[in-house]
Amino acid sequence: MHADGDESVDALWTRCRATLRERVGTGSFQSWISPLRLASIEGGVATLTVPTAFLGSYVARNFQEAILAVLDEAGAPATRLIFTPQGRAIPQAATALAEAPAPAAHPEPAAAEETMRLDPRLTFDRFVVGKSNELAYAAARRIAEGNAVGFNPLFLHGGVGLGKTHLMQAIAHEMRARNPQARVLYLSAEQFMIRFVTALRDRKMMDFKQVFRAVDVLMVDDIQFIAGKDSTQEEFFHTFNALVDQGKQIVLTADRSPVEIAALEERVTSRLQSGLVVQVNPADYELRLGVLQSKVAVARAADPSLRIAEGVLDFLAARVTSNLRVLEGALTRLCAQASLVGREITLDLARDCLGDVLRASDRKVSVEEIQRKVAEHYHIRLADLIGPKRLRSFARPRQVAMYLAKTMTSRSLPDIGRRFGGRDHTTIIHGVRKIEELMGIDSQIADDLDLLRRALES
Ligand SMILES: Nc1ncnc2c1ncn2[C@@H]1O[C@H](COP(=O)(O)OP(=O)(O)OP(=O)(O)O)[C@@H](O)[C@H]1O
Repeated sequence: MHADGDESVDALWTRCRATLRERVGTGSFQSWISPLRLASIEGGVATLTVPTAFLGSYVARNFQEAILAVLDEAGAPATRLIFTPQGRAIPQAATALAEAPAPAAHPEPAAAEETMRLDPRLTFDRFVVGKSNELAYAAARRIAEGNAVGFNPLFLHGGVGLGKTHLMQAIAHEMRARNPQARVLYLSAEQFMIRFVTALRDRKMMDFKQVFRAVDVLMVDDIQFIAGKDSTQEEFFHTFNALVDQGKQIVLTADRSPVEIAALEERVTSRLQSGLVVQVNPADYELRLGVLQSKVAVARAADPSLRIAEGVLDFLAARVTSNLRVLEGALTRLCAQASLVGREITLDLARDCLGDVLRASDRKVSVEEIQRKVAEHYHIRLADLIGPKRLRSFARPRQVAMYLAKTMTSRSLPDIGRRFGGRDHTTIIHGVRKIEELMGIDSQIADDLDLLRRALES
């Protein structure tokens, strides 16, 4: 039974598809089964064409049994499925680009350059390694060295100002230095969306696909931005699959792990998780001090008259703990002030000049404090907020408290779960997502959150 010129295979597959849709559900069907086409069924082997090898391997892992059962019921039993990639969405264009010998002969490098705008300071040389970022650093280094790394994508996640962008840009610098011909495309998820929307508007989707599918390394910063943006997510998913199928490396960053990003389609989440997921943790004292020393060395190279009294860097490293961007900003401010007045940077000058930063850093919110404030705000007992009762009047405040704990502290999900009566981390994720969802549609919740946040920060 062959597809070419044989209507019966198509008819058979149409029947099977209808049953499969019922069995696997519409969402999974649309994502995974709908792109398949039955090419032939012979000698107990059913051959299905798939748009990408990834899709084939995912279907083989997750839906093989269901497909074999449905074929059997439809009167065409098979014992084995074979998936053959049908070719990519734009195989000709992508291949031509990838093989073009002279970069100037096609439009891709210019477009990539335009998006790159790398910060020359964000190199590996200037990245200080500590316990909290050593795994992320090692993975980034491996990719930058250009050897096969065995994980794709590299997904870096962590709070703000912890060095994720720095590492990504360092990969780009290093790869360009090692191989100026390498097509390394670095952009934020927002830029990805803007370029996608512009291409749609200007009917230049082929150009868009050519640019993105011809790169050697694609790096997208703050990928959580595409959550809830359906068409952008869809396009990103296809770009991702096409690149992985070609063996091209992808590096992504986000402010949280793939499973914690709400409003991402399940197939996208599973794709993001399929490589190496590394958390970049808040910097400890030693790393903070190391970063300060490295920044001072750079500042001294530019201004040899810079003088810093003993103890100032230790003081800053101990007191400014929120993130490395704030720490770096504090040092820059201090250096600017000292150079203006032509003075040495002393502890007194640091205290005077950085009063606001120091006060903000002193203010650390604990999960327990959040729970107390939330219970107070909703007039319920702390025991009910934390306890097992599922009444709406307890459950909603509990979710609000979970959300605040996740967004206002650096505690991990399992840790927060433990502090909420030993709940599992998935319950915390559910609570956080629920509040994120409600925030946009329920002004009362939005007001409550605003009020609580202010109270906790004051
Ligand atoms: N380990 C490090 N060594 C030296 N500088 C660092 C390190 N980590 C962060 N920095 C500096 O801190 C600043 C903030 O880092 P970066 O922008 O990479 O953070 P991020 O994790 O991408 O944050 P966001 O999610 O807000 O974009 C940068 O100036 C960066 O150079």
